[in-house]
Amino acid sequence: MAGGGDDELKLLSTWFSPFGSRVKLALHLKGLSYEYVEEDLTNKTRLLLESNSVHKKVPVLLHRGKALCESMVIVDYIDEAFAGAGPPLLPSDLYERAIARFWLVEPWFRMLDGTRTRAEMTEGVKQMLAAVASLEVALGQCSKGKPFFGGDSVGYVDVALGGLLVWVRASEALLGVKFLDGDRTPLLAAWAERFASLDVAKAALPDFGRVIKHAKMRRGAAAGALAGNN
Ligand SMILES: N[C@@H](CCC(=O)N[C@@H](CS)C(=O)NCC(=O)O)C(=O)O
Repeated sequence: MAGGGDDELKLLSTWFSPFGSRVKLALHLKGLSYEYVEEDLTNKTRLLLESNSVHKKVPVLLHRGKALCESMVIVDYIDEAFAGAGPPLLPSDLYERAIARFWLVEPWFRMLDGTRTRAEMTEGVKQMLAAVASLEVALGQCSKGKPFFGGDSVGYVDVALGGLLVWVRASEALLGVKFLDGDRTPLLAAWAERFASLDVAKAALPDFGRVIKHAKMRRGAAAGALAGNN
């Protein structure tokens, strides 16, 4: 594994963060070793507050002590800074690169566990179903019939969406709605199965059962806060 020494890498994240999962995926795909610091978002470390003083959010990647924030900015950086390690995530062709980035302008997958009213939930589900329909088109266009958005191997869009996969599955289970459906979005449904079975996904993504428990707890806390406001 690369990393360590001059390439010292430290990741500040929290176990359930889908954005942190993106960075973990990129680090694992490049075969980079890194120090992991688990953040408690209710009691953030001084290092996190200082490293991401604008948003104070995880993930933050420190490379030789310099802080990088925003998951996809970090993934981009890892791809370029460690170009020699592992397969490239972004295509070398400029046009193809632009297409991959285009698909990530929208924050496709909404986290629905924080929705408080039925109307909010119904609207969220509607938006998610529209989003996955667009992503089905994206997958056809990016993969050109190959297994991943990146073609034969996992690329930038795969990392961006793959990082959110366990949360999408958790939303499906909690809401009783199938977003990645074999009939409506056959390409995406097959992609999700393929992605989840990769060793990097197993290493970088959070445990489904633990995410479900965490989401239920957050939902309970949100409902409690709402009741307290009434
Ligand atoms: N757009 C950011 C989103 C990061 C984000 O929302 N992180 C959450 C955890 S999943 C966080 O740190 N929340 C703490 C807070 O909002 O105080 C990214 O892609 O990195």
